[in-house]
Amino acid sequence: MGSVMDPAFVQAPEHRPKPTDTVEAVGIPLIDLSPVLHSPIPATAAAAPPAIFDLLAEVEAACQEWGFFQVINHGVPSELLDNILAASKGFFALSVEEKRQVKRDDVNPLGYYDTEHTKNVRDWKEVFDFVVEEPTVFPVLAGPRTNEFDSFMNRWPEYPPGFKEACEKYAKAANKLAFKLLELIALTLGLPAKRLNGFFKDQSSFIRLNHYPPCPSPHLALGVGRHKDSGALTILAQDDVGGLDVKRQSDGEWVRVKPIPNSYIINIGDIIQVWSNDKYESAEHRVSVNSEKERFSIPFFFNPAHYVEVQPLEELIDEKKSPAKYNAYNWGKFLKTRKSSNFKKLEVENIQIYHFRKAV
Ligand SMILES: O=C(O)CCC(=O)C(=O)O
Ligand SMILES: [Fe+2]
Repeated sequence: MGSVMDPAFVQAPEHRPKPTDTVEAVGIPLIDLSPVLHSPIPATAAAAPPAIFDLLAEVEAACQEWGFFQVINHGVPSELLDNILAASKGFFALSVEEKRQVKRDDVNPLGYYDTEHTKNVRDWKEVFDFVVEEPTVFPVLAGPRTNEFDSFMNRWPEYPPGFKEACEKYAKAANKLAFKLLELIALTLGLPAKRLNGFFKDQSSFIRLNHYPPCPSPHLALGVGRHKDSGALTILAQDDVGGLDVKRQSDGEWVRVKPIPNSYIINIGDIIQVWSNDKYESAEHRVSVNSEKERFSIPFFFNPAHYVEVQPLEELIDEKKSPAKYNAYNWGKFLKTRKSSNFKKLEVENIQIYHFRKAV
């Protein structure tokens, strides 16, 4: 009441959440992964038994119509999620001074961070980032001040005890789910199941612990401003508070994603959009905050190796009928450029995949 919001957090009027957005409209598709819970993924769609064939049709429709879906019977043990959530709550409950001991800097983007900007407006959140696999092959990095060997190495806090173990165990289990989804998506593109797996040797995937504190002016700020995820796939766990809004592709309306216990939210990122040559689109989303409750979420950003050149897959390209819509770009350079622009407010727009779209 009467408190003035720091203008760094205030969204332009057209991007502020409206009260009508919070209505839980027709939700994103809910997909039951039990057909592949214990059975292997077939090498090709033609070899799929009926239950898996039906599952592929559901995944394909969800990727085309929404770019977002929720999954159950995903195979990630619930105690691993409970443990990392407890670790996350324990960490964010520390004093700012303690959290800043593992603070991100402009050489190494991993660790604690509380001043991220999305499209040059500050997000109402604090985060902790760690990579799923520390790199053994070092990326070709852009920018003169970069010490390659310091970059992308995990920083672990001393408190709470067991934090690192909880993070690492969860990462392993979520990584298995990521590969399962990647193979299903490859099949829906008419490709062999393992067609995309090679890009993830030396993967640059990272997990983010998000904490959105209660916000005194939830009508002015956002937990995360509107954006598309730039990696291949995102596997998101959220608590029961709710706040993730997805822009529905059919009519451009913001739809709140309903928290479903023991489920994950999956979304297509920009890289799959490019690989699929726009068959699938990465959907815009944002996080609304509220004045009463804090919220926790944990996205797993499934990203290829830094050295991967991202471009439409040759099997999906036909010079005459469906020419490539994007020029190739280097993932490591893209990631590095994006990370440094989210680090602070800039006067220019940050890097986006449409910059690589071919002129028609
Ligand atoms: O917290 C969420 O629900 C989503 C966060 C998100 O979109 C992101 O970190 O990219
Ligand atoms: Fe996101």
